[in-house]
Amino acid sequence: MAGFQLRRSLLYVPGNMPSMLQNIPIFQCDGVMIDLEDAVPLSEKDAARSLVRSFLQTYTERNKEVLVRINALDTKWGHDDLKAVLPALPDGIRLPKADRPEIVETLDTLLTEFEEELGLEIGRFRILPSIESAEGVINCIKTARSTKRLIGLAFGAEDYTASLEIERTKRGEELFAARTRVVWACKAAGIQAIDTIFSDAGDMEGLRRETELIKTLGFSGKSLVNPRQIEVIHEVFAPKQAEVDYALQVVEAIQRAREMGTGVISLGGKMVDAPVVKRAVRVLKTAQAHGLIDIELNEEVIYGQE
Ligand SMILES: CC(C)(COP(=O)(O)OP(=O)(O)OC[C@H]1O[C@@H](n2cnc3c(N)ncnc32)[C@H](O)[C@@H]1OP(=O)(O)O)[C@@H](O)C(=O)NCCC(=O)NCCSC(=O)C[C@@](O)(CC(=O)O)C(=O)O
Ligand SMILES: [Mg+2]
Repeated sequence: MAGFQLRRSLLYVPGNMPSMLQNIPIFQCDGVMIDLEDAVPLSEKDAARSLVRSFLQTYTERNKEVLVRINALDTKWGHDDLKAVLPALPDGIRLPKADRPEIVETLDTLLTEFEEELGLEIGRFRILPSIESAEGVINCIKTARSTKRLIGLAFGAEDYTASLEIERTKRGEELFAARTRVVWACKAAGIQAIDTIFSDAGDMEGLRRETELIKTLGFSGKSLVNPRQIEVIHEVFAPKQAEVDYALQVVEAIQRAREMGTGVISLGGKMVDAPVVKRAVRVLKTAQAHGLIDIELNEEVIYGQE
């Protein structure tokens, strides 16, 4: 968890829309995913690829993480997408339809070849695979361990519900099992879990409810379709002052407990022990990443390993 990167908000920007691309530097999201896949009509695939390459070449003062969503590698566009955009140095590739770990491994090999050709450090380009089918969900535990390049796994509910031949609802009961499995896969592999888009860009309350839910499940952030969604996501993911205050009290209490020669202590009647401390440290690190506090967190002391 040390030095973890915030990925609360990853905004899709259609790769065929110059007016949208040009605003990327001013968006306040943690990252963008410039899309060459489903947002781009078939007739514009070639033009979009060139446009994205030119945009990346001019966007030299990068102020957020930049991924490009390529077309799947088994389509006629996927390889050309890589060839066009990698020399313009995105941070990584969002890989759609990662149904099996072998699909990610193939991309891993291709990225290594490009890095060698471009004289770049091996591993420079990261991968964020999309888990967006029944097969993808079944295999995601292995996919999460398929290469060291992984930022995390991203869930894609639109394609997932299509693959299940069901409708997507705003309540999301139909997504619960898949979301949970994606989070397990990511946590076990030590990578981030990124939730799917909320497609109704006009429903901020619905977006807030869904974001609260997926935060509770363990996701680190969401894919977004509209810049207006960024603020709500950041509000939900920001630790609340009461959580930060309680976390500080927990850390203080456990240190008092250790001085007393015990690993467990009562704080306002509630038990504080090792897992409670772990969660408190996570809250404090998140608060630090949000710039809400500035304290020195000596984990060896907190965990009693000095
Ligand atoms: C949703 C909507 C149509 C709403 O239109 P609206 O007209 O109501 O938008 P407005 O709010 O009125 O726009 C106000 C101003 O913001 C500008 N603006 C809007 N959106 C912007 C943006 N994204 N980037 C930069 N600029 C933007 C706009 O140009 C305007 O600028 P200006 O004219 O200057 O004022 C629009 O946002 C949009 O097209 N979004 C991108 C859709 C997209 O990329 N889909 C593919 C990725 S999902 C997928 O594939 C499924 C998945 O794979 C996903 C998974 O992985 O989870 C799965 O399977 O689940
Ligand atoms: Mg999709």
